[in-house]
Amino acid sequence: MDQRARPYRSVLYIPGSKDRALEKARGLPVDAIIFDLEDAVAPDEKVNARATLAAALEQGGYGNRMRIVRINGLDTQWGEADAKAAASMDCDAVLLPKVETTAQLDALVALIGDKPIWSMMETPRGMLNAAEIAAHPQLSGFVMGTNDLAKELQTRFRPDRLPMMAGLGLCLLAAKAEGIVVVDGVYNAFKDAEGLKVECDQGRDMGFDGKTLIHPAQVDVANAAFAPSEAEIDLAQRQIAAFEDCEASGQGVAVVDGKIVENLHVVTAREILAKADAIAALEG
Ligand SMILES: CC(C)(COP(=O)(O)OP(=O)(O)OC[C@H]1O[C@@H](n2cnc3c(N)ncnc32)[C@H](O)[C@@H]1OP(=O)(O)O)[C@@H](O)C(=O)NCCC(=O)NCCSC(=O)C[C@H](O)C(=O)O
Ligand SMILES: [Mg+2]
Repeated sequence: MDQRARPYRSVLYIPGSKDRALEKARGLPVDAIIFDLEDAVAPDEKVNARATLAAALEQGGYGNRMRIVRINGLDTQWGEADAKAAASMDCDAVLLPKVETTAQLDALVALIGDKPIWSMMETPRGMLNAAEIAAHPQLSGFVMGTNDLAKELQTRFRPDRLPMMAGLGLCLLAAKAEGIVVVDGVYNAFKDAEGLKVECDQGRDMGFDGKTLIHPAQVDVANAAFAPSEAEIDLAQRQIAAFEDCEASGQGVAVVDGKIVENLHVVTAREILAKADAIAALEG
């Protein structure tokens, strides 16, 4: 699949130590999986989790899903061995937690070679350096770590996420400027589908490509929220058709449903249709 068109509506964390969850994910309709060696794995299980995960990836069965391995930080006792192990795992990218500088990404590259890298954005310093981090030549995506961010900011969790908006916004700007993927943080209350939908809709409106998830029950909500709706697809088709008619008659502006449609709106309309096609291709 063309990496630029790949959907990232649902990005599920799976503890690398849990055989049952590693098996379950083979049948879940997620766009991407983060196989976790960091916070979802207890210290006593970290070394075994590396081998468990390598075996699960070697066995395969994850289909078209993007497979990302999150290692422990390189300043921890597990990080370097995780990175070396991940370099030879059958995965698509390696995700480094708590990235604050491009030097940390260079250190990862020195250990794993040319595999694509992703960056967890979850500290104030990381967010202040987001523009430089996003521009790293081997970086393909940002994952927001809103639990760590809340801890660092000493904020309370609020449904509107107001205390996080500056950090989320800086990372969105940096990711969009560099054309890399940017995926929103997790919603901890995994049995609260209504609250998850509100947060997914907010993330979608802000421009995130998708949401990180912690439980299979969250997948359908995220897939629906980050996919173009039937109404959006219908509007995009009508905007393109109306603009082409206008162009043919020598005019530069069309009107659809009482709103102007110019060249730039047609670009957005084509992106919506391309995303719908990419989702259909992934699901097919
Ligand atoms: C939260 C959980 C501990 C709940 O697990 P459990 O009690 O097993 O839930 P259920 O009994 O409801 O599970 C039903 C079935 O689904 C499987 N399952 C559960 N979770 C997952 C999963 N994440 N991926 C795949 N499959 C999963 C169970 O095995 C059951 O299967 P079956 O027996 O066949 O019915 C658990 O969901 C969990 O551990 N979730 C992941 C937590 C995690 O990854 N945390 C770290 C990431 S969050 C983070 O760190 C973000 C960032 O860094 C930040 O700072 O914000
Ligand atoms: Mg974190």
